[in-house]
Amino acid sequence: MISIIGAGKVGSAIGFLSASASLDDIVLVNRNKNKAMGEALDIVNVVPKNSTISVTGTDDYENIAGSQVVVITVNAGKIVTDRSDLIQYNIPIIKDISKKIERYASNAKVIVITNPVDVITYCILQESGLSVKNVIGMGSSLDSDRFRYAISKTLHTNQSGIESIVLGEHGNSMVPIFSTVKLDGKAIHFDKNQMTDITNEVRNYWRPLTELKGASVFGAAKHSYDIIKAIMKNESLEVPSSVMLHGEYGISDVCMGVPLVINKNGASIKEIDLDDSEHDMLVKSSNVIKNNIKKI
Ligand SMILES: NC(=O)c1ccc[n+]([C@@H]2O[C@H](COP(=O)([O-])OP(=O)(O)OC[C@H]3O[C@@H](n4cnc5c(N)ncnc54)[C@H](O)[C@@H]3O)[C@@H](O)[C@H]2O)c1
Repeated sequence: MISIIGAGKVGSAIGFLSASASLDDIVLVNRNKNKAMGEALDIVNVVPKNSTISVTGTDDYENIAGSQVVVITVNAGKIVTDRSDLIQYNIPIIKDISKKIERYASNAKVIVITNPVDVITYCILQESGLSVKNVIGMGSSLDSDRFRYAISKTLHTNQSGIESIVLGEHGNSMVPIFSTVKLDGKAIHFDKNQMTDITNEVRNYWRPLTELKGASVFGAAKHSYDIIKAIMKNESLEVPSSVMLHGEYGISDVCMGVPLVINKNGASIKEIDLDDSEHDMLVKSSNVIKNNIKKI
């Protein structure tokens, strides 16, 4: 069973993708019960003909009992300057939901989408007492695809064949890792101006999205779905996502995006080689998140 807490734009899109792939029974939880029930009524029509899964909407957390995956997509407040604007609105909600997860679904894998995702992932771990490998914040994999798109435009090529990862905060201090970028398996050299321009574009991708659309929905939902599917189907998905660090990359006591392998047992961290300047930027990014964690 997959429970999605927050049946808003991203939560319902994740429900749509999961139901159309018949991943498992889906429970949508929203503080507004009618909204959850309405989304469920719509989503249930995409369930394939040979599938036995159910799709339900509720405001009652007892219904998440027995979930293999709990997805957090609740939100209150608006991003004005950066994602950390949401701390004051989302932390009280998240503290409450963490207790409910601890009570009803303490063995679930928790996928966090709510922003600021690194801070929220840390908060859920603190408040719920869940195991570190079971709480994963989605953000860096979406940033990595934004990086891929920006590289494709710079190189005047399509996105296919480009390998690219972004690590660190899902926020303004994120670190595009240029040293590992490959096109068709071959390393690519970028000059300083290209790196500056691409980094700015990736870090600020949310701004035109906010102006033109409101926020990411499909990108966020697809990357979340990939993680849910890897857990439900026990695939070994290699993506960067936010987890608690205990000395990996020389960094501790913070959640941030690092390369992971994700399967039915949750997340395990993969350490990759970075050049010195990338490592310095990653440490700086971890300090930005740590300063925001102090606010919770
Ligand atoms: N990590 C990422 O890469 C990424 C990408 C896109 C969006 N996001 C974040 O995902 C979150 C959701 O975005 P959205 O566009 O779907 O927002 P939304 O406003 O459309 O949906 C949020 C839903 O949460 C519900 N809600 C609020 N408090 C609740 C509670 N206590 N219990 C149950 N439901 C509650 C609201 O009623 C609403 O339906 C935001 O924080 C957004 O910034 C993250």
